[in-house]
Amino acid sequence: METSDFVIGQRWVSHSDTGLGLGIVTDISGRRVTLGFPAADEERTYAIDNAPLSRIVFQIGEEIETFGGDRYTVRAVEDVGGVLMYHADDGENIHQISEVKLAGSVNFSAPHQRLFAGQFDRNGAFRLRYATVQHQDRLRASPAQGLIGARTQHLPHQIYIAQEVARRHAPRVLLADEVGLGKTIEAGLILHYQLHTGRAKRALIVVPDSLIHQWLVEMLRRFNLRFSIIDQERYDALKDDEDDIDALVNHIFGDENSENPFETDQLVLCSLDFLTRNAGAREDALAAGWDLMIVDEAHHLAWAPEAASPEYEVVESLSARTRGLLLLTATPEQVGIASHFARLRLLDPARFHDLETFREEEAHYETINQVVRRLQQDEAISDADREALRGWLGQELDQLEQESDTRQAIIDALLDRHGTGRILFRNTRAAIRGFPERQPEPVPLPCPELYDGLDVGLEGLSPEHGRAEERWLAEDPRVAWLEKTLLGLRPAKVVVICAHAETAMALEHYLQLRAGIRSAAFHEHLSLVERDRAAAYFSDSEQGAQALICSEIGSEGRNFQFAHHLVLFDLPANPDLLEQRIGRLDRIGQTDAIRIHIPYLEGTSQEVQYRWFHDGLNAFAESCAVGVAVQEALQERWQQAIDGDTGVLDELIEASARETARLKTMLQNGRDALIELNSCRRDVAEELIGRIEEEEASAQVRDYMIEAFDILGVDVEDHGEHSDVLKPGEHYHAGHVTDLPEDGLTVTWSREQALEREDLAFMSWEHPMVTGVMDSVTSSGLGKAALASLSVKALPPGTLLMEALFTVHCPAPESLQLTRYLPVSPLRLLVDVNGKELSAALPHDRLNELCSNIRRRTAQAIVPQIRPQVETMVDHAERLSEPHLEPMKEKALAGVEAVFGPEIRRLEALQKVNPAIRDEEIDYFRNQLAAAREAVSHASLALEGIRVIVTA
Ligand SMILES: Nc1ncnc2c1ncn2[C@@H]1O[C@H](COP(=O)(O)OP(=O)(O)OP(=O)(O)O)[C@@H](O)[C@H]1O
Repeated sequence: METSDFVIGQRWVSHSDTGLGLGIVTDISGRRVTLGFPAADEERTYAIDNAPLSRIVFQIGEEIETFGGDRYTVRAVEDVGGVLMYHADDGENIHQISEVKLAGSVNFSAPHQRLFAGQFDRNGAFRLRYATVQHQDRLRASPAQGLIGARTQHLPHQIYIAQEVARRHAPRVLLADEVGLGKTIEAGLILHYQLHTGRAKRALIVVPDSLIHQWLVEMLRRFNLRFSIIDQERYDALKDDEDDIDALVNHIFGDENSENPFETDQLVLCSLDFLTRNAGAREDALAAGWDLMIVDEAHHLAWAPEAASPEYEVVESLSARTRGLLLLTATPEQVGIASHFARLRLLDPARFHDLETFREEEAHYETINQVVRRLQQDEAISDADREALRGWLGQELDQLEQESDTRQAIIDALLDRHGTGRILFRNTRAAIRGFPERQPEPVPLPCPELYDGLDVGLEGLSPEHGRAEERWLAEDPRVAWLEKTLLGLRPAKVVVICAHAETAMALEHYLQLRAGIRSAAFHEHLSLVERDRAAAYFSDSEQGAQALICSEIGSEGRNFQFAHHLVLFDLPANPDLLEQRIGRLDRIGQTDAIRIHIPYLEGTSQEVQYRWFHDGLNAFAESCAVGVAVQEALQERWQQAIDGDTGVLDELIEASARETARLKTMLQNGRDALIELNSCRRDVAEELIGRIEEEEASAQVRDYMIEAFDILGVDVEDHGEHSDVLKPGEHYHAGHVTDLPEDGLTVTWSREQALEREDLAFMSWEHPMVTGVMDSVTSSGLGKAALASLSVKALPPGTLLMEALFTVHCPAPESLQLTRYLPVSPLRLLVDVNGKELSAALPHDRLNELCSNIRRRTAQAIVPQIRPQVETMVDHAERLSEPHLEPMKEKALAGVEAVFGPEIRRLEALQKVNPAIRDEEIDYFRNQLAAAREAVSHASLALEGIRVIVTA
């Protein structure tokens, strides 16, 4: 190195100690040079002849940072008396920045710059970088993307809904599967997909109080999504915190509106009740802004043309400001068709503006459905049918008739284009099959004197309500029967449900204290923590409670499928509430027949209700979706019977049975059948499940992570089949591997095992630790530059080769998230100093086998000597890469067109016949396509990594 190389003010790095950062020449005297290293607050003096220093020159297009923290992009470099002046741009203007002003810490982005600055890694880090880019590219293009990471069984009806809805821009749908078929899981899959692919960032889940914890746990254990609960206490605490410090800061900086507890996290869970009661919280939730909102048990959102409920109004205001909306309810018509319509109106106010029109449309589906059925069953299509089809499909019919599977093509088109199919999904037990039997066991009991005069009407359904506790506990025969039954069933777990919290509390006290039966109460007067404690106590298989005594509201939506006995201590008036009750046990995961014990008091409205449910609706043994409609149709007679006019009972039951059968057939033929067909297209679901399983079956994720752990200092201990224990090792890089507890983490790589063993973390390509490692490898400098040695007879010692990895860079606003549509495989080149391209002769994997590491000290000595050759090879690689750009751009463009083109055409065609398609949805895709085309036209190849190979 020449003395003249050094000038005061120049920036150099020490490649023997890269941790010092970017040094600045402060003194040159005799044969010695002194540098200050501001980042390390050190000064060092070197002999000029053998100083381990490399001159740092930022290249055009690279980012520089000043010691004030400002960032610029280099546009030109000028040498002013040996000190560099960067002409750099801050996005608006060009500034002149002397290298003297550069920050003391430095992270070079160009791989060769890193190499020259001594910021190079071992061979394995380059391998990891290469593998990361390739996996990311493959995964982005995979149809399984976004659906791999959930700890769930692959159930076709859920996977179908997830892929159908999740890919939409700002999905707005009603998930209305029957009770216990997994709507929470469907919503979770959609949310996970949207977050994973960057379609959504902020999500709000609104649920009844009693389900807060269950949602929190389900989102975390099944999807690794960590939600923050905002309840009154936390809300007040966050507001209080803000009052002290932030308010002052906000005041000083004039930001009066930033004290919003809903903005403290991206994923927030809160209760509908809390938002309804607290106007301030509601305002804050509204102001915070969300990409996706999920509302569970949406049947609580009652609405009538003359007045909406406060709950409805809360969700309405939030939904108007939130792009995506998922409403969940198993019983969409629980409070009548008007509320059902109103929920659809929340999803799409433009489309569902008039209740009467909606009623008429509903009637029209039956005709469509009959034609669909005939098409499905390969029956002959009459001229009238053809006429009808032409009416619905117009000229497209001719086109569809050219398809190889004409009937299916017509069915698909009809399903797509008509009715609520696109925004309403409903799967039924009948369609899914495989659910265990429900066995009703009625227990008639004599009505005690105590209830004289209270035994009819709605009051008669729960006559104990409001009576002196001591008395009814002693005299109501249901109590003694319950005690005896629980003792007889011991140790089997039993869920007991009654209408009122007070009844539940009294029963629980009685059973616990007087009968010595381990039990817990579960109702709306308990705090959330108490409720969760009760549920946990009940679910504990060894030490837990035998009986859980629940009130109606308390138990809604809860998972108790590990129990096989249900006691209906009383019966609800509404058939949907009965279905909700049975649904606590009749859920996915229930393994045995469910025994439904129904004690009722003879000669009271309880008996009427029992007989009506059992003989009129058959609602105990089978899920009855039409119960509410039957009740509405026969309201008067039902009320008469409940009020004690037993003369009408037989007639009511007969009429109810007839009406149930009629409505079931109508639904079968009409709207529901269409919705059902649209809610799960098995072939599509099964193909996708096949792809997901293929992705999972390959051992690639484990191989990849084991290599990553090796480089990132995580120790891996074998823990039996499919399972390992991960622990921070000696050289643990906490920055790259997040969330690894100090005492380790036991993981499984198998979905089956993950489903059985909830204590193991399920590692998939979409586990946050895996995505975190991949993101951190690509966004950091790890493996960008590496040095390796190679020993092959064919090449003389001292020969240099360079393996270069290029990726396509598209300058596009982050918000467009274009990378997910631009899966372009990275380009690999292998060059020698003469510019010969050898990648075919020595593929990456082969090179990995042949290469070995060079000791760091030796490498540091070699780098300055080979710098000119490396620069030449970088030039060669860049020149050789140029011809690849156009074909890569074409491929990217084809990829983008393949994603958006058909989607836009499909939506455009659909919109002509189905007003459920919003303009905004199509515009979103059109804008994405235009932006993607624009971005691709400016795409360039960027050197992502180099491995310099020295033959030995
Ligand atoms: N794919 C799946 N893999 C594993 N477990 C599942 C799956 N789908 C659902 N479950 C389990 O089945 C039960 C019912 O699911 P979930 O709570 O999502 O149903 P739901 O339709 O929301 O019920 P409800 O109508 O009562 O609100 C839960 O315990 C859930 O964890």
